Amino acid sequence: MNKPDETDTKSQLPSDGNVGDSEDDAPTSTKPSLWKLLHLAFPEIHMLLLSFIFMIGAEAATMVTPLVVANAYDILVDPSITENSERMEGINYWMMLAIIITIVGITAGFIRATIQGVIGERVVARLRCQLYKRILMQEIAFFDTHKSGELVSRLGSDTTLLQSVVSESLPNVVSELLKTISAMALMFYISPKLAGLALGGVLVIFMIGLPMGTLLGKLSKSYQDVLGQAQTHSTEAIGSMRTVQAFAAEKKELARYSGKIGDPDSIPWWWPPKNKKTTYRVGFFKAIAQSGFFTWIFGAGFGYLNVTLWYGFYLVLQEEMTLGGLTAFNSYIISIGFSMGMMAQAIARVFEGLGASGRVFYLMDRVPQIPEPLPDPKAERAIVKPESMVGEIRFENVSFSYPSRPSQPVLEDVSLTIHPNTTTALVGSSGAGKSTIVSLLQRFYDTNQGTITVDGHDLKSLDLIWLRQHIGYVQQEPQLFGLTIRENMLYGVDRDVSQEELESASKDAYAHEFIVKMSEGYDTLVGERGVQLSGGQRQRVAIARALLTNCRILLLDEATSALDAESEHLVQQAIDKAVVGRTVIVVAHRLSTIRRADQIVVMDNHRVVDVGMHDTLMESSSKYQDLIKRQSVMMRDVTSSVLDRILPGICDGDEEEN
Ligand SMILES: Nc1ncnc2c1ncn2[C@@H]1O[C@H](COP(=O)(O)OP(=O)(O)OP(=O)(O)O)[C@@H](O)[C@H]1O
Repeated sequence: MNKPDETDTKSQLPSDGNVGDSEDDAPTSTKPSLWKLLHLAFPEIHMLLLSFIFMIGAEAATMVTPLVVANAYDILVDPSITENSERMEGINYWMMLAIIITIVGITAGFIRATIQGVIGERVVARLRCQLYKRILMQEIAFFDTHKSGELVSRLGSDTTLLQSVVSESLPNVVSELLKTISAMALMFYISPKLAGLALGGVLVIFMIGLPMGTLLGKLSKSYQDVLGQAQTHSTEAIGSMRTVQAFAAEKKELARYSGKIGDPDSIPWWWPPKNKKTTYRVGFFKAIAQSGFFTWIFGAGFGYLNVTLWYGFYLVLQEEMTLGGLTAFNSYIISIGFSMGMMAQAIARVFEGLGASGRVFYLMDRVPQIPEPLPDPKAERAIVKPESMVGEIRFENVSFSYPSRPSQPVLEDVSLTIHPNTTTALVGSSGAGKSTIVSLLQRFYDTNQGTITVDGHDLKSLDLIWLRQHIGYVQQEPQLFGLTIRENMLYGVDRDVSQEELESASKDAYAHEFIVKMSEGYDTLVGERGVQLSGGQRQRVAIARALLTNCRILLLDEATSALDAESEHLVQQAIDKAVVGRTVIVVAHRLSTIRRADQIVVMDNHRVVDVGMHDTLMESSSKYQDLIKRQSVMMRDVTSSVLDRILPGICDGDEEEN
């Protein structure tokens, strides 16, 4: 099956909204929403409230402590107390109280942090499962335009970011805000004059810092975006390592990856990287913005502290406040300074999380383009789930183009009837649309025009799971999973299967013999995507898998890749057994398969041009003759003597194959 190339897909227009992407640069993000972000924590509301109570306890302890210590200071300089022992007694009382309050506060803080950590883990685990479920629900066209690396990055780093926002940054903003407000109230309580001066300064510092914080947030989002692109490249290459190494393309892949990461060795560390969006370049400016932001908040904050302290000394001398009051005031200012720094950090993180939330919620909210029929029998798309499937297939005036290339027709006005328990071979030049017919029948895509019916039911009204469970599919390059042979064979089988049945299916698929020779038999792991099996073995396991599903319709995309003669013979025998008693559609590349078919569908230029059996078509269809002529060289089971027999005169001088 041909896959879209990047240039072509890029030439298409993007679609609106959240449904139906139609190009490589398909939308990947929706408008970030703080509300949706908060919504993630709703299932944990009870634990959140509990942590909030502990948060208030911890913050109250922190706030009260300076006031308690202020009493000790005042006793220290109280001229009305003459005896040092009396002075010490008072100090002991207040300092013991301060220590007890601190211990209570620390304990409450510990409990709060633990609860928040657990909330974070619960939120992220739920989010990841929901997100993965949504990804699995999307139609195949979605995966034509969204790369796996990009989706893996959504599930991994983006969800981690959201976790830290929900469980750390947002609660931190609330707690630091609470702390700041209560510290301000206490400062006004101690000295309204000094508090006015202090708050005026704090506000100015904050206002100047705000644009820097926003810039930091933007740079952080940008950093995540570029890192995501780099991950997309690396995931793709790591997943296709054989191809990369076979083409000696390691350098090329490294260049693609480092093109997004950036090369720090090409310029001095103090010089801004060149004008290309790499993680290094964005990170370079992010580091400057970050250190500038925190230097400003902390530097200006603590500098201004001395100004207020200065004025505080004056007020103490004027007896407008006590020395204890000034020390408590001082503590509150320091605490506000820290809180603002922490808040700024947490807000920057929230901005970063908002960017990630846009990407995650795009996937969460995306409506699959292939909708399930509705359970309501009166609904237009009422669900149909027959008791059993007979296996009669009809294509009626079907036209189709892939959503990623809407302007390029792939099938035009295709009509076709396939009777139950017959074998239909699809033949035609490369790109004629044979595999597309197979994909449409599995409802990987919906037709643009016309209908496809199975046993008289429109595919769009049939229960999707039911439909796919009745269809067996053996691809050109069967995809196995990194599981055991047994697990691979039972993949998609929704019932208990005895060892006897398993062995019987694999005997029918001519797989049993090689499986029992393996060290762990049916429990042998096959490696990622089945790499530890040969091509022929993979195909036979895939055929056994299709047999175990008891499918009524069997779709075969015949392998064009070379198998050795023995392996090919075994695969052919397995297929011969598998087709009996089933409706079979085979995208055929071997003459032997074509000749055995009950009907041959000749496709050309997106259309069905002829339908018939081999002998008839050889007489009546020039396209078929052409095809046999052109493709014969590629047909692995055709010898020139055979060709000479079926197409006299065209093979003169050819060497005998096999
Ligand atoms: N997922 C896809 N997205 C966009 N276009 C596609 C996609 N798959 C196939 N095409 C295009 O659709 C056309 C028909 O492809 P299809 O795979 O059905 O052809 P085929 O007859 O099976 O070819 P082959 O014998 O080479 O496998 C081709 O032009 C191909 O580029």
